[in-house]
Amino acid sequence: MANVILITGKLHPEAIEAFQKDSSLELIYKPDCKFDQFKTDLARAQVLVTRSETAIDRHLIDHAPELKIVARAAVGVGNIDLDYATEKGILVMNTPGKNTNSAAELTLGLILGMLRHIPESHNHMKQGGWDRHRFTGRELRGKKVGIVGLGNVGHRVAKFCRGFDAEVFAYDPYISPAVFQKNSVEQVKNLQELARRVDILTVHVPKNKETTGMVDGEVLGALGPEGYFVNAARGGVADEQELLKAIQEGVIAGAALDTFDNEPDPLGELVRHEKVWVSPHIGASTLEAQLAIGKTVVEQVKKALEGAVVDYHVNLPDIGVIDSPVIKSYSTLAEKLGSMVGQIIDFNPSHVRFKYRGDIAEMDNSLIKLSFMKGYASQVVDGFVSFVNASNEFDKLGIQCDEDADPDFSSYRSALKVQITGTGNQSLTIGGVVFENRHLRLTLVDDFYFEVEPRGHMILVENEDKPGVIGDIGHRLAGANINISSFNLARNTQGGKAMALLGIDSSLSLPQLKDIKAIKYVTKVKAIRL
Ligand SMILES: NC(=O)C1=CN([C@@H]2O[C@H](COP(=O)(O)OP(=O)(O)OC[C@H]3O[C@@H](n4cnc5c(N)ncnc54)[C@H](O)[C@@H]3O)[C@@H](O)[C@H]2O)C=CC1
Ligand SMILES: O=C(O)CCC(=O)C(=O)O
Repeated sequence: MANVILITGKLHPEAIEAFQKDSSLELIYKPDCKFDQFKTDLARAQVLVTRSETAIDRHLIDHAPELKIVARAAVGVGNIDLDYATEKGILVMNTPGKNTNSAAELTLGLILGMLRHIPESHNHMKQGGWDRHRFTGRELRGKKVGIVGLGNVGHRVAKFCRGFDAEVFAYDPYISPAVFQKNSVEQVKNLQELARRVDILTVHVPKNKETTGMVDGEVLGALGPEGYFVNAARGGVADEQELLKAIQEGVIAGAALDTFDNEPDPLGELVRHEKVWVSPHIGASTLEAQLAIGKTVVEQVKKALEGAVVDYHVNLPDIGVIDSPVIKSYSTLAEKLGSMVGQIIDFNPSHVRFKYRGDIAEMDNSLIKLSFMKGYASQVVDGFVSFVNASNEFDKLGIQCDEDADPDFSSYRSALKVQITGTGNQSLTIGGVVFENRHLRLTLVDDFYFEVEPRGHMILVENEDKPGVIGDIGHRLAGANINISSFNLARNTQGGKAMALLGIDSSLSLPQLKDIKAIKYVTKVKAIRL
């Protein structure tokens, strides 16, 4: 069945076309609609693509029972309830860097427009005027510009300002002094001090608990009556009431704003003030940025739907190497092993030990571990489990994990072994290897050795090692019209215990499973679907 993709923000036509062409998707395109206008579609959607118009809050998520992926066709994720999305296993991703230049150019546009009164002179002339003295402005050359947040956009604004021969200062407590040096920017240790030293203060930080209202009356006071404030990052980084007051009282000279606290219905008095220059959140609205964003969204959504780890995830746990084919193939194996454990285990695990051997022992194994957790939790937890919430679900099950690495292992280039233990002396060990990064093999269940491809419908049978058991299994499956595709047998000691792993072409019903369990000497039967 096709996945439903609901798009509630305006996307570049190439992206829409790419989604339309994909027969595995049912596209619903409702740009700039209000919640009630897409609520019914949302109930069916597996994927939601948004821009700034849609707040992904608890209310929206509760109306989206099928939702697996949220793609934010932008950078800022402040309007997404990330904790709740994570709890629900919904993958959130964004498109960092794709609109950086556009946002930085708009910032310069706002600064120049404000310093040279370009919007007013434009309007004046459109109304038939020709007053060449009314619009005398200020140069950017020689001014001191203070950047708050020297990230993607901040960097670029710094570069452009230097191109105008302005002096550039920045405050960003999260980056190293080397970054300031590399960008020829003087580092200032706090915001108040930055505001005091510069003529133009421009913010380029995300909106979060720490940055909300960080530009307050005191900071604006430090900027002073000749100073200008610019915000093309997020409304609310500056306290808008205090900003309005500072402008009305001449505490600062003016402000240029692309982003507002209450979009699309910003504070009217602020917008209308003659010392405030505004644009309706158009920092990313260029053909170039939207094309780059559109392409990224299409690639990332497809990757996510294939179950791969996307490049710009926002709420996945820390995952190291994801481009290594070895790690990817062992992660696929680990997910299958986890799923198998979830289907065959007879006790509640309290502890899982991951043993990485050979080459993978020296690599970042975080994705392998997470994949096992996802495979296991998907079998035992009610509700959707993804890479996003697998680790949380494992925690909720009260399972402790540890890892050990044996790089000197030499039987295979790499191998994965997972030991699961319960509170008593119950335990289950499972292991596998991958050949040529493609061929997955299950090699170990407890002390039984195999070389089995873990896929499709399988049956695990454990029995006493006595003659006739295999024949009986084959006979009963034939009676149920179930075709056997592979049969792998292992035993620990002669006359001891034996285990068979059968590949079958269709699923086994409960009565058919019971029928095999009833075979003499059979001690355990499990149906597995991988
Ligand atoms: N107007 C528009 O249409 C657009 C707005 N944006 C917004 O611009 C802002 C910056 O975007 P990017 O540069 O891409 O993000 P980024 O993540 O690359 O950079 C943000 C920087 O802010 C710094 N930072 C975080 N907290 C800070 C604090 N308390 N004090 C000082 N610095 C702090 C970080 O260390 C980082 O260097 C975001 O809010 C983004 O949503 C981005 C693109 C378009
Ligand atoms: O254009 C948009 O939808 C929002 C752009 C933006 O503010 C961002 O990328 O953070």
